[in-house]
Amino acid sequence: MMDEHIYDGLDGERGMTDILRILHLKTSNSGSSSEGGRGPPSPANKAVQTGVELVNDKNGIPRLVLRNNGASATVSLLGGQVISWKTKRAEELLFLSSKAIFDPPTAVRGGIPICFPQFGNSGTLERHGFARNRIWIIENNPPHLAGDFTEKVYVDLLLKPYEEDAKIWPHNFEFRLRISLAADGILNLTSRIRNVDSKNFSFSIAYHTYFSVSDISEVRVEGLETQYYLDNLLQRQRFTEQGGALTFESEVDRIYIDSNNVIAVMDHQKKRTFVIRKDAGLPDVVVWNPWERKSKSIVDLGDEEYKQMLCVDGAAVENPITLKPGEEWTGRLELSLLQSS
Ligand SMILES: O=P(O)(O)OC[C@H]1O[C@@H](O)[C@H](O)[C@@H](O)[C@@H]1O
Repeated sequence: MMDEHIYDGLDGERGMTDILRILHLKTSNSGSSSEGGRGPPSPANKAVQTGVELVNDKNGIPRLVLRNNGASATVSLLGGQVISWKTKRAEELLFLSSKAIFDPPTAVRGGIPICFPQFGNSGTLERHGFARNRIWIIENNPPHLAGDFTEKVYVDLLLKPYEEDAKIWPHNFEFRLRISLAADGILNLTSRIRNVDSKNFSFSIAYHTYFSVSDISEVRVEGLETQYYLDNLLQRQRFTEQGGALTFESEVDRIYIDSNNVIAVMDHQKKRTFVIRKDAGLPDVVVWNPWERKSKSIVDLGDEEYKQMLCVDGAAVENPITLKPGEEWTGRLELSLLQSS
């Protein structure tokens, strides 16, 4: 069960300052520090439901650690963001910048930030929208979600608009995110976005997944051959991908439109392949690597770290999703790993 002691009162209607103040107040009343950081003392680790443990980061922001059969995933309530995913062999599969900042409203560089309700700079909001730098809450009893979760460890998160969001994006929504980890280590993210407003709204969304790779020069992406893409580096001009796998030797920033639903990221040096499966709710794929020059301008990314990361996002960005009052959209992403010996 969720920890009522820590989460009662976090109803998603408050401003960020209020929520952080409550979190800090409650966590500092709850026990002694376990990480010794500059934030308030962390409570002793707590089991919140089967296979899920609640811990605090050094700034007092709660994290959930999911464990299943030797695999694990860590989710920060800052951004509702998966920041670690490991297989039974305890290898880290997601890139997290050594300079990542866990201090809202900065978004965390790495893991799987959720870009919502805007992708990139294509609207009036800050880049990639506000969901990635808000504190989400744990939801105890979400509306029923179809699918087989009996063998899985999972957690349900919820984001509702903060007061300040309503000023810049005046639409009332409920964003539910289920993160599940199967016994074979497969990680699943299912988003449900509901219009609880009295008028239509439209949004874009991306699971901005930073894969950890040995060396970007050794990586190939398969599944995008012959697909259309918009090149963000060339004023979003439209191109067609050539026949071979996508490889990397300079900055890449593309949106593949209506792409295949199965994409493979092959890392020859590590002898492993990430398999990305997305459903019809996520028609597009974004591929991004900042390469050397841009990396140097990104304060929360090490100068050389572009070599160890590749973003491949399941997304719905080219044609925004429009919801009428009462309607709900669903988008599911599944990540798995194939390892050769
Ligand atoms: O630095 P941010 O806001 O996390 O964005 C990183 C990148 O995210 C990518 O998805 C975009 O296509 C890029 O244009 C952008 O630079």
